[in-house]
Amino acid sequence: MSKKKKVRVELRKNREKPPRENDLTRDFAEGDGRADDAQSGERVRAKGSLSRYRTVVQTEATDGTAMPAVDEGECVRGRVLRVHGLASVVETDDGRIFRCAVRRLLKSLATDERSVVTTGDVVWIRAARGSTAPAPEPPPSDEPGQVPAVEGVIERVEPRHGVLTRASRRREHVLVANVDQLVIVMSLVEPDLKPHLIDRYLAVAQQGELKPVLCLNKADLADAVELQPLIGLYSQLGIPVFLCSARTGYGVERLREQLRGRSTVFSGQSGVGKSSLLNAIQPDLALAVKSVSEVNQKGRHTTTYSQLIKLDFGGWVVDTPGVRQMQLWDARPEEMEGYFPEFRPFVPLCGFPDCTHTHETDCAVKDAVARRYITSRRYHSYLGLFNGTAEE
Ligand SMILES: Nc1nc2c(ncn2[C@@H]2O[C@H](COP(=O)(O)OP(=O)(O)OP(=O)(O)O)[C@@H](O)[C@H]2O)c(=O)[nH]1
Ligand SMILES: [Zn+2]
Repeated sequence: MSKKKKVRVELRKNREKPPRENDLTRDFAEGDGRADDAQSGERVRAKGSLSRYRTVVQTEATDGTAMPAVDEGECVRGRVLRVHGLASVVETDDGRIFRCAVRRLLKSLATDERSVVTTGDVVWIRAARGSTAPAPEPPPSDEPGQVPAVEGVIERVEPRHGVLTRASRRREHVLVANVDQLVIVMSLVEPDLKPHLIDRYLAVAQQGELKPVLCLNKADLADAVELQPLIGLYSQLGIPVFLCSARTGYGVERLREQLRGRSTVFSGQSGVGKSSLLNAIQPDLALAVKSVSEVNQKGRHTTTYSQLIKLDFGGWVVDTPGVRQMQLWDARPEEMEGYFPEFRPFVPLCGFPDCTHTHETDCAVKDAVARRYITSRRYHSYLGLFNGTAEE
């Protein structure tokens, strides 16, 4: 028989953060479909023909540590649809659904076990003995407790890009990986709009290299006229703003177009209507939605886990549980001014080159706030992030 030759293929390492540009519009520019590249494996550069050779893939872990090589002959590639405790539900490229444990070695390599594998990860799995050639499974149930019976082991996690990460109990929690854009969902009322939370999300999006999109839901319940300055502000910053009502369908078509062909994560407080919007966008999703009486019971979340969903019209979306707070992970105070692009023209004019724009007297940023070139609300969001205090 023909001798099988081993070919090493290199996966591109974790992307370096690009230098910040001077123009916010460019900062928040269109996604470039990187998630699709990762999924189709275009990042793999191989010497020789992959079809003829057995391939050993070696790369780095999501946090830069060395990752074990996997034998492609024995492993299949897939994407994590959701994680339930120790089990991850993975859809392989050929459409099979596996319930997977994580290889112990991966856990020991990771800096935080909570984020070893997360929703949206591209992984290589090995089918457990006795389930090497399972028949295609029906789509997984939406019930959190129900996971497919076909077993596998996650052998490797590909480097991530486009992540939604937050700090949770002083540890990094990667909520979702490999998405292009973040839809920040806010409701005009019930619960009330929280502009400071929007600013926090915008910082999180830039940190995770996600294109931010702002969706203001429940437009049927409130008059949006007073919101025009806020909508104008974010539009000027280059962020697409959608005024929507999941109930009446207002604005839903535009939002659907924004999702088409992209990988998107929806995030926002509990009860703002994330699942309702997704149901309006694609009715057969039938995601669980809180009843009105439950909405008033604080602390109850209808969506309890993040799940990756394929959209009929092209693209992927992740519905996530509501968050109460969005604390940035691993961000130094001096980084924060970079998340406020409207500060940029003024920063070089500050009296001290290392001005923090907080207590300094000769500060052009504070001056610009006084002259209303920068809104005081955005400036207060900056102070909240700089001081590491929770959003109001
Ligand atoms: N009037 C009105 N109610 C809405 C709208 N969108 C959602 N709701 C209601 O708001 C409540 C919460 O909606 P969900 O879709 O469960 O909110 P969620 O953001 O997914 O909540 P979690 O899963 O807990 O994070 C439900 O009672 C919905 O019927 C809307 O556009 N208008
Ligand atoms: Zn300053």
